[in-house]
Amino acid sequence: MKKIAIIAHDGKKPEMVNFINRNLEMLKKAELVATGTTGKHVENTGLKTDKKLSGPIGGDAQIAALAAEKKLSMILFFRDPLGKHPHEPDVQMLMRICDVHNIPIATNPATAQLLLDAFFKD
Ligand SMILES: O=C(CO)COP(=O)(O)O
Repeated sequence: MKKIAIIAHDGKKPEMVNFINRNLEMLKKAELVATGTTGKHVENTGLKTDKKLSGPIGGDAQIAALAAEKKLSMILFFRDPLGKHPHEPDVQMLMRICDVHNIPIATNPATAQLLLDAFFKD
């Protein structure tokens, strides 16, 4: 089964919830893991998710560890490029780890849609 990590900065959580609701059927076929607060929003859509710590206290780092262990099929990261984030070093680290291990990571909804469609086309 495909394991998908979902992360959304606060400013992008409404967009993330809309995305999930539009893609519920595909996402039901995946195992989901999310940073803490994102995970609560994901669960409000009816999907189950493994909730890690909240991003600013280590959640992004936990998702990065899964990526480094090649336990993720992809990461859907709804980043807010206009917000300030105290844990920006963790965000950079997560993206770097994805590049080191060649893990697909979408950082906006358009790319997230392309990734999901590609993964579930069969
Ligand atoms: O901070 C985040 C991403 O960098 C997301 O964390 P939360 O899902 O806990 O809000």
